[in-house]
Amino acid sequence: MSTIGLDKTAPRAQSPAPRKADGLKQALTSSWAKHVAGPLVLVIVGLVASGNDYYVHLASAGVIAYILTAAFNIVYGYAGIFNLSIVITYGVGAFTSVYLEVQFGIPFWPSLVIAVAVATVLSVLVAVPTRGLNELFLAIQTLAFALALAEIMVNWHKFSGGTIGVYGIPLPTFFGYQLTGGFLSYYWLAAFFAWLTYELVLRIHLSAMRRKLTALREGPRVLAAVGVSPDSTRLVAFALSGALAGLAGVLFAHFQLVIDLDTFSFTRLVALLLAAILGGGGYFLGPVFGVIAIVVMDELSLATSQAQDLVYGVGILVLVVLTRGGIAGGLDNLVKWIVHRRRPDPVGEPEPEDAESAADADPAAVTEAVTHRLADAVKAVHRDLRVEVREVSVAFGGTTAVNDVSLSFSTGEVIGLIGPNGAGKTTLLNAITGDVRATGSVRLGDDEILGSPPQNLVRSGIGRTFQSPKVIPELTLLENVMLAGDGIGKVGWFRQSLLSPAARRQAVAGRERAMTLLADLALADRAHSRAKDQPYGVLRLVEIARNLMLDPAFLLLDEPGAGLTEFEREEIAATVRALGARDLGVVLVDHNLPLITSACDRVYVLDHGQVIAEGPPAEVFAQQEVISAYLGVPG
Ligand SMILES: Nc1ncnc2c1ncn2[C@@H]1O[C@H](COP(=O)(O)OP(=O)(O)OP(=O)(O)O)[C@@H](O)[C@H]1O
Repeated sequence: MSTIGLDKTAPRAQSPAPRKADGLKQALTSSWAKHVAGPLVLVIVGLVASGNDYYVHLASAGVIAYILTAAFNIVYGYAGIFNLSIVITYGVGAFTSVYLEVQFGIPFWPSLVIAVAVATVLSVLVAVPTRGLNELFLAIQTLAFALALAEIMVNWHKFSGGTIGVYGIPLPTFFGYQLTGGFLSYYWLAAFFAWLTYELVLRIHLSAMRRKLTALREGPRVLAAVGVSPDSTRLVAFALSGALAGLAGVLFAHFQLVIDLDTFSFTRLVALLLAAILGGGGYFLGPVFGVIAIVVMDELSLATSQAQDLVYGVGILVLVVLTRGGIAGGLDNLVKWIVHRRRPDPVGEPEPEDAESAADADPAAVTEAVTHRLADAVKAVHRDLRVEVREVSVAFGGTTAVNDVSLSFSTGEVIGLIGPNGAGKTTLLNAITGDVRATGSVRLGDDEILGSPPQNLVRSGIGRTFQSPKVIPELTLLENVMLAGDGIGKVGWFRQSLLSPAARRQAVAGRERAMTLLADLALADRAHSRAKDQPYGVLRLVEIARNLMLDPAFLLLDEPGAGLTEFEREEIAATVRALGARDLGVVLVDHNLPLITSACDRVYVLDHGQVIAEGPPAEVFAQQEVISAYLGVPG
């Protein structure tokens, strides 16, 4: 953990002097370069393929496969939802557009729009009943859904042509010009949509949506803790991927000109999974690499006497063994390894002299320094609010974890909640924050809040941390803190996905504030390190910084001192005192009595789910009943 008490001026992020190689790297990795790279590659592929029918065919099939793989990458790679029904969403897109054209004479372009809308709605409908399922059950349920829908479609002859399929699909036209599947003109049509898809995925990747989808994958509770509904985010992931899968289906139908249900079967699903996983789930270039890998393996298998299975098998084995996270993940690791070798990571465990000075640090100096810094970080809101907990009970089966508890706390006050293991402290916090079902009443000011979902409580001004820090391991510390700004910001998911000017402004403001908060908690030098590489003490401060982004009136801290060194605990105590001094209401759950004594104005003692004592720490700790509860002996 960084030693935040060692000097009074917060170490702000230091930018090393730029070097020539860094300039080149920055140019190549800038978002401008990324916006240009996609269309450039599509144009080059079109130009290289032109004049050779086979290559044109291959290129068109490749870009359509890219759109489908990108669709799966959003729902699975980014959001971590193993939605196997995507292959039937793809099929529904294809059949709907063809049905509208053949049966009703609706032209290609409006059919395309309607088919994409139908696929989007269908995808959202799949999402609703699969809520709350774990990965395996979700895969089974979505697959069952796909099989059921395929069965309906095969029996709906007019729609799908039954087992024979649909022939004579009309050619799409563009200002009267016919675009025939397999010809260069059709490649440009498919490439145009592939570019739109690439641009959408890139914008998602560069925007708050990536942080939200990653949080949905790695820690949905964190999403709720920053005021975002995990359920809505999940629906958005399904909707976005459903729309793209439907689009790929429409393009595929008009490319093939003949479709049947076998086209959207298990073989297609396996190819899609291979492309998505080999390319690298959750990387925005993953689908590009995945499709290229599949095309190359197909070509190689043709060249090697049709030994397709062997080539596939060996190729997959090599890729999976060598590159966890697929090709994109492998390349990412390679780049990091090269950069790391060139320049040692400035972020790591404390330097020896830091550790030494940490041990010598004077607790009073730590407190003063932390208070000084947090004066900037925490807005003094001077809200005069009170939380009244009345007769709250929580039962798990036969165990009553919290039994008729009544207590209250106000802004500007730091209260401790202590008690032996299993006393019900965490469960009481969970009841207040809507994480468990409880009976009784919790009022915030005049409003009853018991039973409100956690994300609503956050928006009402009650933030919390968790017993084991909940952060998103794959995001950097800065992104973890920014997530809170994304959550409570006014810009909705649609504009965030498109990275609209308002979304950009919100992200810039969020980044600035998050960086200031990290600097004020002396974490600026670690801002760009991934959370998974950071020690506990740092993650606890990141949770606090994330909450401060929300400008809460109350902060409920669940064992912030657990697993920390004495020095780190002193930092936490100073932080908590500083928060109280800035008019926040803090509830501090901890076993560490010195920490409680130094930070709290009042304490409540819980034992067997009931409040057994309340008052200033020194008085309460002297009571025989409290001593007995802690020592486990009768008073
Ligand atoms: N999800 C759950 N399902 C069943 N029982 C639970 C659940 N959560 C907590 N309990 C039980 O409720 C009681 C109170 O647990 P809780 O975690 O709230 O205590 P605590 O005071 O926070 O303990 P500790 O200090 O060890 O964290 C315990 O008996 C625990 O086993």
